[in-house]
Amino acid sequence: MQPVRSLPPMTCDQVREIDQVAMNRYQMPSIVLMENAGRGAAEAIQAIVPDGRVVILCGKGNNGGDGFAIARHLQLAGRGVRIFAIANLDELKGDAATQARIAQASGIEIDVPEGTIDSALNSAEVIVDGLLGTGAKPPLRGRYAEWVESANRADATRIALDIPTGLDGDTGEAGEPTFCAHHTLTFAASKVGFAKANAGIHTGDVQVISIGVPLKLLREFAG
Ligand SMILES: NC(=O)C1=CN([C@@H]2O[C@H](COP(=O)(O)OP(=O)(O)OC[C@H]3O[C@@H](n4cnc5c(N)ncnc54)[C@H](O)[C@@H]3O)[C@@H](O)[C@H]2O)[C@@H](O)CC1
Ligand SMILES: [K+]
Repeated sequence: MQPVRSLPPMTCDQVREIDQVAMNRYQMPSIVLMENAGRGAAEAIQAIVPDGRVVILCGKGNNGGDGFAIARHLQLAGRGVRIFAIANLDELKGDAATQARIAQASGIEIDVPEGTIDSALNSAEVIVDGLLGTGAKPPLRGRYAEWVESANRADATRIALDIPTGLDGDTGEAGEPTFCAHHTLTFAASKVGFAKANAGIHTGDVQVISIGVPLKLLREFAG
């Protein structure tokens, strides 16, 4: 569902400002925004690849939080879901920690692997990139880079949440490595960088997912 189809592409800071205005002026708790993002993305994943096992890669921040929420909605839809998390759940904060605890209590398989994830990714139909979103500061560090390389080697449909990890959402520049998505499910508005440089190679098909902020707020930002 896209409440305002004409909402123009935004910078990462502008989308973060939309989130802040929704929370502060429209009294929307941030966990509600994340839940809407997660549910909307799960529905889109179901439409893109209706069957098969899904592996979700979750980073330490709220992009990872979206991933934990999506896992629960996909499990409800009858999908086999497994999460690989970059950090132990007790290292997560805020909404990401809340969504992770819900996923854990729901019985979703969550691993924090030390070694390679290649073989697990090879048995997945879908790999979801919930590693980094608008909070990313390039270049990719540690296991973030390793996992992006593993995902890009796998023979699965790759779906990025908000921004493919490694891609700059403002300039469209791709770092080395960058998650090479077949589909990008981006929240609230498309990002200006997606139309620049050769970003399309890494975003694949871009779909905007509503996070449920009011139409009035979206109109303020539509300019
Ligand atoms: N209320 C909100 O703010 C909403 C946020 N949402 C999601 O939250 C995302 C933004 O979340 P955050 O601000 O937590 O940021 P991210 O989840 O993008 O990343 C922040 C984390 O990544 C680490 N990091 C940053 N750059 C790195 C690098 N190059 N290598 C390794 N680690 C790195 C930081 O230390 C921090 O732990 C959005 O893209 C979207 O997916 C959605 O849930 C919608 C609502
Ligand atoms: K991502």
